[in-house]
Amino acid sequence: MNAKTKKRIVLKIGSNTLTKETNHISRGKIEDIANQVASLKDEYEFIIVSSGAIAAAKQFVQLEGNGKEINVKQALASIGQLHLMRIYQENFRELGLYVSQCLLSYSDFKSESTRENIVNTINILCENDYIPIINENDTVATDEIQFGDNDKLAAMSAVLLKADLLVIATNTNGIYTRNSIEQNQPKTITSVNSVEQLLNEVADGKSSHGTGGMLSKVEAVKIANSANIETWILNGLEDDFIVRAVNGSSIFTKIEKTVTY
Ligand SMILES: Nc1ncnc2c1ncn2[C@@H]1O[C@H](COP(=O)(O)OP(=O)(O)O)[C@@H](O)[C@H]1O
Ligand SMILES: N[C@@H](CCC(=O)OP(=O)(O)O)C(=O)O
Repeated sequence: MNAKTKKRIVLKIGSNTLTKETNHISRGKIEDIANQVASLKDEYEFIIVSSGAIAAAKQFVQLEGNGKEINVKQALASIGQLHLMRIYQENFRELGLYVSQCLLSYSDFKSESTRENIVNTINILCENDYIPIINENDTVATDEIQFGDNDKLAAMSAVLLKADLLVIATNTNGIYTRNSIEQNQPKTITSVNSVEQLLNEVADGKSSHGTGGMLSKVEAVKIANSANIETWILNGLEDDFIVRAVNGSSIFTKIEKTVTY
């Protein structure tokens, strides 16, 4: 299958998935992602949107401040991004896969010329079998680290890059009904009638390293859905989470492109 007939997946991986809910980046999880990309690469083309820079830095340094101020987070992201990419590069290279880094800001999606540059660069990378790994350019960002997270960036990238599918890997088996969370017996919403229905199910919580919680994932769904892109929200903590979802052997939330707002 050549690049043009492959399905393009934008895969967003949250900090909790990458750390396996610990205080350090899990090499095992990145190895698991590499294995899956390798086994699916004949049919699917991957563009990864990876969080984890701040989490990666925290395992090496403690900067002054309580770690919550925006500038401290930006400095941590700057330190951690290198470590994160090194771990990706080492693990992917083992399987003959090559990665590249793209740091994007929300403002880059606004101007026609920067949009065009993003598309052209990433298409050339993909055509040459490089797997682009996108993260927000946290040094210049403010809103993202403070109020949102990479879910929206992944959705905007999926739209700009004309992806066939947006996959958001998090630490739950997709979106649970709010009722089931309250009763401590989480039940995944597998059949989605409308994006609005999902908004009503969002609970307050978010995980230890998480930034946006489920609300930002539903907002990402809205962006992808408005461009006719299907979204899957699934549990990245499980081994083989993409392969199992593709094979239909795991439970997750699928938002078909025909679902309306
Ligand atoms: N309806 C819901 N179903 C599942 N998780 C939910 C729901 N509402 C809120 N959450 C919270 O969203 C969290 C996932 O988002 P987040 O912490 O930002 O993770 P990530 O780092 O993967 O982006 C879950 O761990 C959970 O606490
Ligand atoms: N861009 C930053 C923060 C993004 C973030 O934490 O997002 P997420 O884990 O997806 O909720 C990083 O790489 O650490």
